[in-house]
Amino acid sequence: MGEVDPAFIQDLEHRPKLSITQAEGIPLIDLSVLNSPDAVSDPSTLDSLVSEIRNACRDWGFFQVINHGVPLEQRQKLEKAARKFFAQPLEAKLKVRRDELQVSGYYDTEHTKNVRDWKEVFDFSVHNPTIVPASTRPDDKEVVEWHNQWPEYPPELREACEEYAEELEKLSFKLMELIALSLGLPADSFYGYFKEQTSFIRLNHYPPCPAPDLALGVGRHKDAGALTILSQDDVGGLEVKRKSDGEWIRVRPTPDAFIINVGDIIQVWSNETYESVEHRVMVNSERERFSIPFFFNPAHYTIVKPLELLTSEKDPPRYKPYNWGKFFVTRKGSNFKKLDVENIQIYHFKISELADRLGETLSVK
Ligand SMILES: O=C(O)CCC(=O)C(=O)O
Ligand SMILES: [Fe+2]
Repeated sequence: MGEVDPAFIQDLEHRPKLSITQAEGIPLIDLSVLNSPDAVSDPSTLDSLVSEIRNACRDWGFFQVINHGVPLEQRQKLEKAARKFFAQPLEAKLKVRRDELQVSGYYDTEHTKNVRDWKEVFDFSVHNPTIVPASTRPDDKEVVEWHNQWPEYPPELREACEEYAEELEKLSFKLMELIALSLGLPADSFYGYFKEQTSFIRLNHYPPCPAPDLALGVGRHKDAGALTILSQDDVGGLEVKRKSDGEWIRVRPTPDAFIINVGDIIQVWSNETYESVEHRVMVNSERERFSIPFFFNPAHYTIVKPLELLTSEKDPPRYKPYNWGKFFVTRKGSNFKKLDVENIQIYHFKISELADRLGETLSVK
């Protein structure tokens, strides 16, 4: 990436502080009880785990998990393959380039809030093919299939990705069960939404940056899906906006842990009992960094709205229903369009605050 192009430069107010607030950090939750036979025969052993999840989702929107059941070898295999892929010359990576029609593959010009991110990525869908709406037009019912594309090198990348996806999908369902229980719902409440999921995985590579005080690896944003499960290496750089005071807090890398965050969809489903929290990634001038987020997303036809069991006359729905597939393809497409338009966001569907904004055109009447 070389010299710092002005496209990467953050506005003053969004530039990172190079001194780090690590504080006591986000909660660390041990999931080992899920793998013990007692948890099945005696659900009360789950109770304290469920309340840890509830507190973490409510107070932070972020937590780390250990003893999660995903084999370390699987993760290391993928990390190694990802390093080999990104170490290739740009021409080789561009052979599996992403574009408006082919959304899986390599990409190095992602923008967050219209500022370019200091990173390169490789995306693939968890279910191949993935079915999505053919267009962003609300009245168009046509669907298309997204197919993954795989590079020739390294040859083991495809298998590593597919095996990892399978493991992470299992973990996502377990976490959604815990989140359902933490909201007072039956454990399997969310299962139905994810049968034909639109989940995808991103391999992120953040090269060293000569101006870590001006640019960001990923600018401040919230994740649009239901849940994100992130694997980060030992370099560090992820920062979370602390709900209590709006301070940016660095998430300390913990060996073999995953970082979990509540996405916008859980915010809507839970009618804001849990909130999707803003985060960003700092880069540094010495060490490259790798991370792998798994974005757990429902089927394209899912109409996202506050769950009836979590709303009442006293606490009425705070969002209008919206179609996830249309939202998702609008987001995916926006990276290839004009840079001065605002991305679609859930607040466009917020009741009483939305009026005639962009969301109005996509909401389900
Ligand atoms: O690399 C990271 O630590 C986080 C990346 C992220 O937030 C994202 O890709 O949505
Ligand atoms: Fe994110």
